[in-house]
Amino acid sequence: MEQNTPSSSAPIDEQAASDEHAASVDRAPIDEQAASALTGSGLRLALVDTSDDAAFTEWIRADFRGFHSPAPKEEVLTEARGYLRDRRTTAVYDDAIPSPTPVGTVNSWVAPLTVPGGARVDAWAISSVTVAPTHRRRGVARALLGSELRTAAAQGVPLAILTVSESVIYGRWGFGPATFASEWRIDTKRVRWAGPQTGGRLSFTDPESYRETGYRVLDAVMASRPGEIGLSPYLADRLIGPLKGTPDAERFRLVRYDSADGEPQGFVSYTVKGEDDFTRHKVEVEYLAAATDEALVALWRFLLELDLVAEVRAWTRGVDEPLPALVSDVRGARVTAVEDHLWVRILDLPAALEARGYERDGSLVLDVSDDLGLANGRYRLTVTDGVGRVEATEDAPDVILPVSTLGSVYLGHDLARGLALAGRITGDAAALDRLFRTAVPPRLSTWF
Ligand SMILES: CC(=O)SCCNC(=O)CCNC(=O)[C@H](O)C(C)(C)COP(=O)(O)OP(=O)(O)OC[C@H]1O[C@@H](n2cnc3c(N)ncnc32)[C@H](O)[C@@H]1OP(=O)(O)O
Repeated sequence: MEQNTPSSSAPIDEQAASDEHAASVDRAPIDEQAASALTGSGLRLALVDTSDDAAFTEWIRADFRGFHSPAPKEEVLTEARGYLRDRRTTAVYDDAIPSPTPVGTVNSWVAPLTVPGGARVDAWAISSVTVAPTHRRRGVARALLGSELRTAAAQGVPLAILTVSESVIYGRWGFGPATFASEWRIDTKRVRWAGPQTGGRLSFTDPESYRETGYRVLDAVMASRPGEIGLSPYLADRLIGPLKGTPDAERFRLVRYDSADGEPQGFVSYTVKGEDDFTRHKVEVEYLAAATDEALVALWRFLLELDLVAEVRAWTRGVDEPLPALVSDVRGARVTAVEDHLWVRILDLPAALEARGYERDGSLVLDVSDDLGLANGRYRLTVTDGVGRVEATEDAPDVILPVSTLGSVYLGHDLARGLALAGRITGDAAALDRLFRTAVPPRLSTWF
């Protein structure tokens, strides 16, 4: 469980990726291979100048439309332009149609991804992949994803990451599901608190006055667990309070937890929704941030003991969320779903494997295939005192696997056995598992 205390005073925009890679987001030119593939289909690939409000607004409209979201009002557009300006923003235009709205969108930025051992590795984060329903299944997404991955690799970023709308899309581009998220439904009329007492203070607050503190808490949370990413102000603010246009924004509540000596350690943002029966409200947890075990325990207890509430629902928790141990009746706190969450794509195999730590020593030859030709090859990984060294080799492979499978096991999840059963690892999968698996499973507790 998390034990990092948010003592750092760095503002959130400084705990971002390395300067070198962050600058590459602006510097990298358009990918010519994708541009010419789209030209062949009568379409135009372009980087969007996000300081051009009119062009950026059309891109945002396309993004909202692509996910079937309501058409954004002016205040939503203004807020989104402010938050998303720094991302590398790419559009596909069909100049033969009368509308100026792009028919394809994607954006990307370099985010620090926490890996086993605690290092934070630059990762090319990809979001807002949409193709207009009028232009689907003509290879637009294929061009956009190829463009993103080649650009990231050319800039020396070792990994690409994304969270997905549908789990069937991204395997073909070398991504594998690397973290899983649990969804919870707790019958609070049934369970009694069985966890420890905590000595700190809970209090209501509001997003404006808590924001800076919340950023520090979030940074401690994100640094403490493999699979979490450093959050931009946009991603952090969404967890602390509602953005413009969020349904039920007036229902948001924000409660902070500070240790007995006044150290901020966590918060929970949530909404309470009414039922016909006034004693049976439902709580939806927007985000529970706990930088310490003490905060985790205190905030769960707060939620589970709310009066006039019959049910608490929570999403994107880890697969090792300790709730069952904290309640009197295990069946009153149910996991209602476990889903793939963070998808990882290795771009630079030696850099990615040397960046993470290992819990056991050993040596393994991996033969990796990659349809995009970015990370394929045969490498020996040698781990000594938890530190990995990678070198190209012609030795016989211990395991043969596609790059998507390597992405799946990269953050330490115990997926190797199943992937071997499915034929996606050939050879000594148990040895791969021993070297890559971590005692604590990776987790990503938010969407991006
Ligand atoms: C990181 C993120 O942003 S996740 C969000 C993804 N976006 C969405 O879910 C929004 C709604 N959907 C869309 O906008 C589009 O359908 C997209 C972006 C998913 C796909 O765009 P398209 O341009 O139609 O995809 P494209 O024609 O390039 O297809 C490439 C391949 O992916 C497959 N594919 C594309 N979308 C899907 C899907 N939803 N389900 C299964 N397969 C799919 C295609 O069949 C094709 O397969 P092939 O390699 O075997 O030929």
